[in-house]
Amino acid sequence: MRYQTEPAHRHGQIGGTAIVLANLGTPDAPTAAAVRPYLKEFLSDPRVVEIPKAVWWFILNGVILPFRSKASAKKYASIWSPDGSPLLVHTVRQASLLQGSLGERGHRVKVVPAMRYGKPALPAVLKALKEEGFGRILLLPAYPQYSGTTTASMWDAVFSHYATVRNIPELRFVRNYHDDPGYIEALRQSVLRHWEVDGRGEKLVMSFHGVPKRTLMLGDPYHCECHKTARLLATALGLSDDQYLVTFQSRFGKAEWLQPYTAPTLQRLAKEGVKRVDVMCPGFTSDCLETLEEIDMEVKSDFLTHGGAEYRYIPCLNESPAWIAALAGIAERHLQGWPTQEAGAELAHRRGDAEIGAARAQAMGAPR
Ligand SMILES: C=CC1=C(C)c2cc3[nH]c(cc4nc(cc5[nH]c(cc1n2)c(C)c5CCC(=O)O)C(CCC(=O)O)=C4C)c(C)c3C=C
Ligand SMILES: [Fe+2]
Ligand SMILES: [Fe+2]
Repeated sequence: MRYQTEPAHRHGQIGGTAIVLANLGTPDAPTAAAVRPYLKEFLSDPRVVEIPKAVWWFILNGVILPFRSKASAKKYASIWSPDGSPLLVHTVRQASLLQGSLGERGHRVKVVPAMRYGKPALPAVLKALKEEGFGRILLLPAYPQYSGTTTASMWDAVFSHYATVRNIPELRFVRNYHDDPGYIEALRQSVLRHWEVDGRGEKLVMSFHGVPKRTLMLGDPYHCECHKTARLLATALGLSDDQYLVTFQSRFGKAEWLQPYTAPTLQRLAKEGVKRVDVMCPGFTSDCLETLEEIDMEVKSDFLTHGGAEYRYIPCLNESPAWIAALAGIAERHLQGWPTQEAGAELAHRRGDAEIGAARAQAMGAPR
């Protein structure tokens, strides 16, 4: 059948509102066997790798997967926590804290974590929400900066899931929040806390995940949004232009990516005599492989072996109260008009649905 079987219609229930806190995804285990299918799903996404399908199939299956699965698994093993992949652990906790914070603000919503690649898979999460009867869904990406490679890819997955559904819930999408005052304030507080505890470096390096430079030339706003986040944070911290740098990390493949690259920039700083740096990753809202291994291990050791003396990594926002409050503020803005708060409005909605349910039952010849 072209469309999935609809769950039994429940009279008198339109269902509530759910927020899907969606992140990139991560393997199930730090082993080559688990990393391989995750990388395959990730790197087969045409939003992520824009090379003609047939050509890419040979490169991916013949070269990348056999080698990278093993190499990446080793890296994952170095950051794996007792509870699992840090990215998943943080996203699960954030979802639960966000639901609590919205509850304190009077919103009756369910918040669930989901992943674009790996598990909990976005389509499975959307399907479960439908079975539980949720009639309104807000998609909240864990990415503050919009990029076709991440945000739009998540939307693709949502659209293609609902292309198989007859009765689609009401949907809303958060596009970005790179300049949200709550997000910038959470970042500011995390830097200030770090300076208070560990002292202050000569430079603050803000390292964002890179994307191919070509995507910028073709109209992806990601680069500008990263720079805007950095500028707003620097202003909030009172930093002058020579006190901070914006760099791009995690280059993948041979093509040019957004510059300047993080690792060579830190090597240069060390060679130029900068002794002490603070490094943060404002585009990642949860610590993960790219921050814990690449930034806090690899790039750190680069800086130190090139003459640097102190390299301090500032953790991601993770479960910081200011970040959870910011997320609640962002969600609240996008929930406007949905009856999450007023008991009366919710009841009216349900009453309306009960009437529809009764009429439908009658039309289908069922006893009322
Ligand atoms: C924060 C935004 C991200 C953008 C933009 C992004 C683009 C992008 N990534 C790759 C390739 C890889 N990324 C990998 C891991 C990874 N990437 C992000 C975020 C963004 N990626 C996160 C949060 C993570 C960590 C996941 C985790 O499990 O902790 C990986 C896998 C790891 C590895 O093998 O190195 C790849 C590959 C491309 C090609 C791309 C843009 C085109
Ligand atoms: Fe990535
Ligand atoms: Fe730009």
